[in-house]
Amino acid sequence: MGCSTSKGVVASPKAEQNFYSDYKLGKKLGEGAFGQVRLATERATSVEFAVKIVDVRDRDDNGMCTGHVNKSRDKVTKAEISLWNKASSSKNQHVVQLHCSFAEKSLYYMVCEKCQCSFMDRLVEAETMSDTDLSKIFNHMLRGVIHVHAMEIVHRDIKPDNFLWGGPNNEILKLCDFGLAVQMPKQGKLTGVFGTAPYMAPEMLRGDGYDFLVDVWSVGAVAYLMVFGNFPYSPPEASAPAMKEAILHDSPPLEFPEAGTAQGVVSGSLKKAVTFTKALLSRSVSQRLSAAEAIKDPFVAERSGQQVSPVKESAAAEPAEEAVAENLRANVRKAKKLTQKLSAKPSPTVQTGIEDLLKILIVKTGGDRSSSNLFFSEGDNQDQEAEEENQPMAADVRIKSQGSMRRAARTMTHSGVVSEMKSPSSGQSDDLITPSISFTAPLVSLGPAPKRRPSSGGKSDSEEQLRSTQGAQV
Ligand SMILES: Nc1ncnc2c1ncn2[C@@H]1O[C@H](COP(=O)(O)OP(=O)(O)OP(=O)(O)O)[C@@H](O)[C@H]1O
Repeated sequence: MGCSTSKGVVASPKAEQNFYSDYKLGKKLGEGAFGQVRLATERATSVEFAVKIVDVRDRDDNGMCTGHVNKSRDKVTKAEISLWNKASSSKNQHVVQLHCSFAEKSLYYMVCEKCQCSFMDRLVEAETMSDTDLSKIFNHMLRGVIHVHAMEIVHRDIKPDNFLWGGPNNEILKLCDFGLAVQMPKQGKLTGVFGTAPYMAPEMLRGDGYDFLVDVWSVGAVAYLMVFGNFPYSPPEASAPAMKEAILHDSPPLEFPEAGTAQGVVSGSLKKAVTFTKALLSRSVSQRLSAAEAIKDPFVAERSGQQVSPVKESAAAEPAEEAVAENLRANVRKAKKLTQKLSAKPSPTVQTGIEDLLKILIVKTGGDRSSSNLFFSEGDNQDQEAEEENQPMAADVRIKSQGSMRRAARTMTHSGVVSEMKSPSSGQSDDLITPSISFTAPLVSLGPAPKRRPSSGGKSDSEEQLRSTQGAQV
């Protein structure tokens, strides 16, 4: 046990130190394939953070815990923490900062900067959107990517889902999720296919070896999605293998439709966005811009110092401007739908398993007993009332409702809290830490922030998930 801080120093572990002694666990903010993200309030300061909790217990074919650690998930999670630590060791406002991490029992806790909402959720609800907004967005995205690259890290999963809005006024886009990131070797190239199919670079799929430029391609794919409302490659069959084949063979070929064509209406100021997108989506690696070069492109560099007004009066807008805004809004709606299709649906078994374990750990590890009530806040008042009446006693979570009892019983019989794991080491030394690239970021205002959506509700079923699972090669 112990806390590994973002400065790469493993704090001297106090015997009683654990996540719950330092933080109070709060409501759920989101769900991932192997874990969930919750609010965490630091007890000493009352500062609010988000905590990404990852469950590394092995599960059988029925989703039941085997009582062992899943070694590959454990390794991948340790690598995620190590690389996220490194990316956070030199602060950059365009990367979600990892504050501290814990490993307790079979759960990892990554305490990080709390953000407000996902990239797409905010855009879809924005009242207006202009090409200037788009240029700011890509300016912010590239700043995050440049920072990560300066740390010698290749992210490998750049996509809309992995950018969150945060910062003082929730107007800063921040890169998150280092689950597929990798340290760039000092010599040679990277190999292996990782990421989310529509955003994968051709050289990764060719097996030629790749480097930082795969992230630039992925930013280009996000730009294409925003400008044209579609992925760069849209094979007839919407599956990961078909998508990868299309990217690999440039078939059907990558096109940048001009104004008046069936696919897109790209005119006026958005032409600069198309030129920018083309430069990033160069199939030839030698001709593709680096992230540091891409941010100098006129589309993203020119207006980077300007403030964008949050809400424009549409009546006052020029007709051409209004057309661009409408075109962008329509593309964002289409892009959101496509992105939702790709979001891996969190497994209810995994989510229930984590929550059962958290309830026990909160009590066992000296956490605030009332915290365990928060698990009953999602739709069952009876459960909640019952829980309030019957405060759990140490090492004996007393749960009244039948459903909860079933879950608790399953935890006891199947999940078996696995033996204690060591705290993940930061895996870095000072000589690995390169200085950050420091920018003064302009703010992006896209209208009032939407209310956070229910965490899992936004995820939709897809015929086939186009995203590779964490750490898995596809
Ligand atoms: N720092 C944060 N602040 C606020 N909400 C967050 C934060 N990080 C993640 N979330 C929310 O939690 C959700 C799940 O995040 P997570 O990174 O675990 O998901 P994921 O990328 O889908 O998971 P996976 O690790 O399986 O790829 C996000 O979609 C977002 O809504």
